[in-house]
Amino acid sequence: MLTFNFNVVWIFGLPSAGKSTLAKGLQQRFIQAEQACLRLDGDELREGLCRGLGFSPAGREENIRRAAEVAALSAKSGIYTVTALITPTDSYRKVARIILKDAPALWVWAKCSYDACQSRDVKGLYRKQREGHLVNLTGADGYFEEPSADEALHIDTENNDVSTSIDLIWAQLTKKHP
Ligand SMILES: Nc1ncnc2c1ncn2[C@@H]1O[C@H](COP(=O)(O)OS(=O)(=O)O)[C@@H](OP(=O)(O)O)[C@H]1O
Ligand SMILES: Nc1ncnc2c1ncn2[C@@H]1O[C@H](COP(=O)(O)OP(=O)(O)O)[C@@H](O)[C@H]1O
Repeated sequence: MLTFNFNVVWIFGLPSAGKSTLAKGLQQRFIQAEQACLRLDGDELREGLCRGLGFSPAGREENIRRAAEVAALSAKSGIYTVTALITPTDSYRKVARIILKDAPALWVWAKCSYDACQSRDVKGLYRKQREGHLVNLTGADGYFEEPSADEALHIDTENNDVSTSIDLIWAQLTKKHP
């Protein structure tokens, strides 16, 4: 039987970097391993639990705080959690880390350049920002602070395909320690 080194996988990165794709793929892996897995996606949280919070610093912090609190409760119940939230700066990541102090978390940066994210533009947000219909878009006119290799596993979603990226994360999750 597989054993897991972490209760929470916190995937963060720019819009269109691949967070949701990786989170869905990892959730499938957990299901295949007969483990329940909660997936918390910023887009979905913002339709319900985090509705109306917006993208100001206070709005983002509260959004991330709520997601971390849910992940911590989930871990307490023995359920794995995979998140997909931009979590743009170290200070927001610190908020989540403090809340998750009793829930071992694997921090994963979906690493994709601004140019590649902009050309993917899965939801058309970069185009909207360029046309002046959206402000404070992370990666464009909103700040993203890149994590060091000590802070997070760097998964290059620009140069790897989806299944390779998921394999790399899964390998960290299930790696056996001597
Ligand atoms: N201004 C601005 N900046 C960033 N993102 C924006 C913005 N406006 C809307 N969206 C949409 O919201 C999704 C990101 O929400 P998150 O909850 O992950 O953001 S955060 O962690 O609170 O910063 C994000 O989803 P992803 O593209 O999947 O990252 C967008 O669809
Ligand atoms: N290695 C990869 N990991 C994740 N997504 C990738 C990768 N390579 C290409 N993609 C594509 O990039 C897009 C990322 O979209 P999405 O997962 O919605 O991003 P985000 O949630 O970060 O906004 C998808 O169309 C996905 O198929």
